[in-house]
Amino acid sequence: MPTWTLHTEFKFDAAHFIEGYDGKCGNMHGHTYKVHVSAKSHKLNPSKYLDTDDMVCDFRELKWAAKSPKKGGLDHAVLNEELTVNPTAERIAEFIYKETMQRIPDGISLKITVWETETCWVEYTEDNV
Ligand SMILES: Nc1nc2c(c(=O)[nH]1)N=C([C@H](O)[C@H](O)COP(=O)(O)OP(=O)(O)OP(=O)(O)O)CN2
Ligand SMILES: [Zn+2]
Repeated sequence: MPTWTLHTEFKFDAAHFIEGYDGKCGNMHGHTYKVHVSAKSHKLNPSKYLDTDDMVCDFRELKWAAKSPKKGGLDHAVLNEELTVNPTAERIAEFIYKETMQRIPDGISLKITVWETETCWVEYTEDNV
């Protein structure tokens, strides 16, 4: 079966605190988050900018979170204000997954990896793993 997997990475800076955390992470602080997105599909699709079936999805639709909050992204955001849940790395990855799924065609398997620091990261998918 033909299979294409897109990969893209981007970074954004954001502030957060973990509500209820008994330790320093309960105080407002910042991270430069790195995000890796993989998008796998067995078919190609048209996109917002291309009418023909030649893309899994537009790379641009995978990188929305790198924009400022005014443009719908997370760069220089306070994550406690953007997410309705406690902004742990786990929840941020889930949030990016769900928001990205709304921007891309059906039938794409997505995996989101979020690095909170160089040595700590989390993967999120809703596929059977
Ligand atoms: N499973 C998770 N554990 C922790 C999360 C998280 O989102 N998911 N988040 C934090 C804090 O946000 C914290 O900022 C990260 O702290 P830490 O890994 O300790 O990073 P430091 O660079 O500050 O590391 P030091 O070893 O303390 O210098 C915590 N845990
Ligand atoms: Zn933190």
